Amino acid sequence: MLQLADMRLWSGRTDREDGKAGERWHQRITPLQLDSAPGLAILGFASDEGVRRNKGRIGAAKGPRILRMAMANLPATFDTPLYDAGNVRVEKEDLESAQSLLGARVTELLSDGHFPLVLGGGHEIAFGSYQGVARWMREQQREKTLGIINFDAHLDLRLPKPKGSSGTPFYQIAEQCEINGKPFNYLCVGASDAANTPALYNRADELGAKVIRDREITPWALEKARERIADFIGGVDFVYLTICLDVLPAAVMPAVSAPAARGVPLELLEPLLDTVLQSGKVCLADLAEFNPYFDIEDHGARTAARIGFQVANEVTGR
Ligand SMILES: N=CN[C@@H](CCC(=O)O)C(=O)O
Ligand SMILES: [Mn+2]
Ligand SMILES: [Mn+2]
Repeated sequence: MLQLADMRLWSGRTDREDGKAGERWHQRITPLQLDSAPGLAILGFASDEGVRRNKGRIGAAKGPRILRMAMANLPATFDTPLYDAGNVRVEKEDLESAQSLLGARVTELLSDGHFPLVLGGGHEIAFGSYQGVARWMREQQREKTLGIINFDAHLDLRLPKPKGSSGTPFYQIAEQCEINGKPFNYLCVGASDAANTPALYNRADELGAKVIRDREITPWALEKARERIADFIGGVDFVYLTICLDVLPAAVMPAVSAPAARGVPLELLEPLLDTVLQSGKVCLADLAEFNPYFDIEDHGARTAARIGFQVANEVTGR
């Protein structure tokens, strides 16, 4: 179901003595209206169902709420309008209907000229986000190609048997691409050999997915990784950026179902995200798997908010 924006979440520190330059997101954000001018639209996907089906640690349904609270105090560094577009919430165990509804909302936002920043929820968010961007492209960008860049310790290419979950979204997307005669352009950045079985790597090969492993992302190989990402982006017209927060080391991102022992450190993740965001091709971004139950003194929430801040600044061309 759809939930209206709860603007009470957007509260925080106010520094009136500093005027406009001292404002924060909670002072700028407004509820999205039908006639709102194009802007950055935050949409939540409150879902535990994908992680539950994937035998993980549930709690991500509270992610959109806690992430908004963590983002409320971010400095308002851009003039682009900032909106809260409310939530899509999974009811009972009907994940498929919620993913379809998320897709419909994403298509509407893109068609109205907004940049959707979608906050999960488990990584089953990706199959909803994708449905939205794919429909928008069918309707308005017919000849254009889409690339999916997933920053993730996991390939998320599990078979949806018996049903889709947080571990299956990119396999489900590959199936949709096949049905619609579209190429499956998928790059996973940060995959861990300790967290993906050979079966999953074999599936990635079969599907023509590109993978940059966590161990390939070091200070001395950063430029190489940036080049590989730039090459991938060079081959597509639009990018759907999805960030599974468990790509970060467990010490900075404990607030996920499956924390990463090694992960991609934040100081290396940020320049890689810049490579993607500064391409100018990103039309949609989401943050997946944030689970506040496992956070430690808001460390994970603050890190996720910082990544949201980076995305917002780059896509608004600050
Ligand atoms: N979306 C993440 N999925 C991981 C979870 C791994 C785990 O729970 O250990 C996966 O399916 O591989
Ligand atoms: Mn993951
Ligand atoms: Mn994932």
